[in-house]
Amino acid sequence: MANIFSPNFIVKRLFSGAPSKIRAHKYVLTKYFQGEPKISDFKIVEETLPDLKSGEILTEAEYLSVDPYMRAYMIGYKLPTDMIGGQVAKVIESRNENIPVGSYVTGALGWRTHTIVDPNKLSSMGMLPLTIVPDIRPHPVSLALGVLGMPGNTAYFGLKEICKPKEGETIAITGAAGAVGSHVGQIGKLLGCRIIGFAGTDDKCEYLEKELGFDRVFNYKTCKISAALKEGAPNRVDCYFDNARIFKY
Ligand SMILES: NC(=O)C1=CN([C@@H]2O[C@H](COP(=O)(O)OP(=O)(O)OC[C@H]3O[C@@H](n4cnc5c(N)ncnc54)[C@H](OP(=O)(O)O)[C@@H]3O)[C@@H](O)[C@H]2O)C=CC1
Ligand SMILES: CCCCCC(=O)/C=C/[C@H]1[C@H](O)CC(=O)[C@@H]1CCCCCCC(=O)O
Repeated sequence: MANIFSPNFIVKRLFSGAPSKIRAHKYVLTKYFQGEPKISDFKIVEETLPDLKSGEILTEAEYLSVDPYMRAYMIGYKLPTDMIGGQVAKVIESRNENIPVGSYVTGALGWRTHTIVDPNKLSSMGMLPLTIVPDIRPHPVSLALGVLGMPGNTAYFGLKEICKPKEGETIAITGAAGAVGSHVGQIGKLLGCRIIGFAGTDDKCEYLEKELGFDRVFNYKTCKISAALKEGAPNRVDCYFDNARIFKY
C-alpha cells in the first residue's frame, strides 16, 4: 500500500468563489507488465474534474492498494488505460446528504488522487459498491484495505467457512507474509490452531514468527519442503491455505 502524496502530487485548486476545480492526477498504464511492474509501464496524467452533480461526492485518496489480481486484470484492457485499484479516500466535497465532507470511503476508485463518485453506482468493472468506512479511531483508516477489507475478509471466510479448522489442528499457509496469508495465520492462532507458514525471505519468516506469533515459518526458497513439513507439522497438515502456488502437488 502506498501513500501517494509526494510534493509532485499536491492538489492544485483554482479558487474563484464558485465550487473549486480540482486537478486530479492518475496513473495510466501504457505497457502490460512483464516481470516486475516498472515506472516506465505508466505515465501520470492530470485532468480537471467537472463540478459535482446532485448525489455525487469528491474524494481525495489517502491510501492505494497494490494487489496480485492487477496483473491479470490489466491484460483485459486496451492500452493506454487508467490503472484500476482499491483506495481509502477522504470525502472533500459532497452533494450527497448521506456522505458528509470528512467521511472516509473505500472502493475500487483506481490509482488516482481525486475522484468524483456517484455512490449508487458500482465500480468500473461492476463488481464493488463504494463502502463508507465506519469510525474506527484510534485505528488507522488504512485498515479498510487490510484486515477490515478484502484481504481480511478473504482470510476470515476462507479459513472459517472453507477450511473450517478445529482447535489443535495444523494449518499450512503459502504466501504467508502477504495480505491474505498474514491474516489467515493470525486468525488461525485465535482459533487455537498450530500455524506453519512459507515465505520467500528470512526477514519475512522472522517477522511472522516473532511479531505475528506463527508457530514455525520456512523460507521456501532455501528449505527442503518435505523436511520443513515433517518438522513444522509432525502429525499432519489439516488445512492448506494456498496463496501462492509455489508447491507442485
Ligand atoms: N488481497 C485480497 O483481497 C485477495 C487476494 N486474493 C488472492 O490471494 C492470493 C494472495 O494475495 P495477497 O495476500 O493479496 O498477495 P500479496 O501481494 O500480499 O502477497 C503475494 C506474495 O506471494 C508470494 N509469491 C509467491 N510466488 C510468487 C510469484 N511467482 N510472484 C510474485 N509473488 C509470489 C510473494 O511472497 P514471498 O516473497 O514470500 O514468496 C508475494 O509477496 C493471490 O492469489 C490473490 O489473487 C483473493 C481474494 C482477495
Ligand atoms: C477495492 C479492490 C480491492 C481488491 C483487493 C484484492 O486483492 C482483490 C482481489 C481479487 C481476487 O484476486 C479475485 C477477484 O476478483 C478480486 C476482486 C477484484 C476487484 C477488482 C475491481 C476492479 C474495478 O472494478 O475497478
